[in-house]
Amino acid sequence: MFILSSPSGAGKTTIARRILAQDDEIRLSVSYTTRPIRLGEVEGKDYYFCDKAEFERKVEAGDFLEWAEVFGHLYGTPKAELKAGLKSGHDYLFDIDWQGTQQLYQRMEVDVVRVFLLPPSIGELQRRLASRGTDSADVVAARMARARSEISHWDGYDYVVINDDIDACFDKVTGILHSERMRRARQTGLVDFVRELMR
Ligand SMILES: Nc1nc2c(ncn2[C@@H]2O[C@H](COP(=O)(O)OP(=O)(O)O)[C@@H](O)[C@H]2O)c(=O)[nH]1
Ligand SMILES: Nc1ncnc2c1ncn2[C@@H]1O[C@H](COP(=O)(O)OP(=O)(O)O)[C@@H](O)[C@H]1O
Repeated sequence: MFILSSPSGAGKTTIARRILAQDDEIRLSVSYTTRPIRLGEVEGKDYYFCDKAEFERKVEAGDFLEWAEVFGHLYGTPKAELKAGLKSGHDYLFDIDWQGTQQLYQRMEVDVVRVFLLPPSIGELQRRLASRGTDSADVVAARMARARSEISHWDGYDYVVINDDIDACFDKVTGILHSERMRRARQTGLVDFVRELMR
């Protein structure tokens, strides 16, 4: 479970999309959200968009592994597909906030890798949010107002990467992913392989 978090606009969706396009072994954990769909987003690919009543029914039914309120909207990680996918050996990429990260870490510590992206400066963060062109001026202002409190959670992560140059950031994040896959405990079948070598 490879978690990417950042203050809004620092670039986690951009990095996540690149990883998913280039790495066949990792899938996106597609969240449910009550936030309105943005131009360019695809239902079922970026998010499952639903209303508050449906989201609350899912909470009641225990369908989420974790959920949280962010910017006045509800976001949650659905359980069913994820559990089956993890069991069959797939890696999952999570674009979730610090609240969700804490919940997943508390439940599944050894299977979780936490990466936090930072913008090179507050000015650049503002430029990126405005240039993305998906949010109104009010929404951009609200996201900027939350940026400092989101950044304050940087120390709850295993890795911190500054997203200045996008290619350099992508290389660093994929380097983390590849290294974490090589951890002895994560290499399934290694014990039998080594046993065979030593026979
Ligand atoms: N806890 C939690 N946070 C989520 C989930 N899905 C998305 N988020 C976070 O909600 C925040 C807002 O996401 P979004 O509206 O897509 O805007 P973004 O900040 O521009 O990516 C981001 O910090 C996401 O990482 C989820 O399932 N659970
Ligand atoms: N390293 C970078 N340099 C310049 N622009 C970037 C960089 N990374 C992301 N962006 C741009 O900044 C905006 C916000 O990025 P996005 O991935 O949507 O952020 P987040 O998912 O963290 O809210 C997008 O328009 C994206 O193209």
